[in-house]
Amino acid sequence: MSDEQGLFAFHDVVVERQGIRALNGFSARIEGLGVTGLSGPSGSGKSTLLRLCNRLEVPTSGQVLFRGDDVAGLDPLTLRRQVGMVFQKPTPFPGSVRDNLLAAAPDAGMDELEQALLRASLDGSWLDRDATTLSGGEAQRVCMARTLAMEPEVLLLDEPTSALDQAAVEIFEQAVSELVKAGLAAIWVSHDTVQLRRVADVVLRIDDGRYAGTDRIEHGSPAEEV
Ligand SMILES: Nc1ncnc2c1ncn2[C@@H]1O[C@H](COP(=O)(O)OP(=O)(O)OP(=O)(O)O)[C@@H](O)[C@H]1O
Repeated sequence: MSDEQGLFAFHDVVVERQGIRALNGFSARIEGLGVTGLSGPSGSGKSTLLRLCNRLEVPTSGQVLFRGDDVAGLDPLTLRRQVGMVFQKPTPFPGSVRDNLLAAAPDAGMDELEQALLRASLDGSWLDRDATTLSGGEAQRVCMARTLAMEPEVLLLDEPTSALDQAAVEIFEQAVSELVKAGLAAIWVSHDTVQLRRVADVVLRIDDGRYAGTDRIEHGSPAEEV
């Protein structure tokens, strides 16, 4: 990746639906190392921005670049394998955990399925579990494993822990931290600024559909620990 291009670049992006602008001339760059948080008030355009990154959404005008290439010119299915997404509400498909992982990676062997589970803080013993009878936290980790089975380079996280209890939140945050240490880039949307200070290296702020600044987070400094 060229440092000049960054991971994602947004040039004057407008997303307008039924006359309402979800993004209103958003311009910024996401460098792509570690976790980039996206924060802003409810309705400010965070989810819309995230969904532009894997073409679940297309701009009304402006450009979204992934490693310097306009996503409008990229094959959406290829892009979605490179840029995987975990949603707020875990949505396992009916069937076993194995069925769920194979839906994402039909050619994956046992080793690859187990690796995907391990990277989501699960293990091979989960493969035969019914994916529809899992707790919220377990289902979210299965959904993350399903995304990881595609071996993405970037993980998009849209409020992934907002429906989880505290213990499940900690496990999920820890799993993402391990993935990022292993080289994955993550973009994490959260309305919870305390969580973003915990998990993110840099936080982009959005307000009313526009870029509103960047905060670099110092981890482990004395000021952070008071
Ligand atoms: N499918 C849709 N059709 C029409 N308008 C939409 C749609 N999805 C979102 N919007 C509107 O676009 C704007 C931005 O929404 P978006 O979900 O991106 O914001 P957000 O910052 O993620 O909000 P929240 O924190 O509440 O999830 C809001 O005004 C919202 O009502």
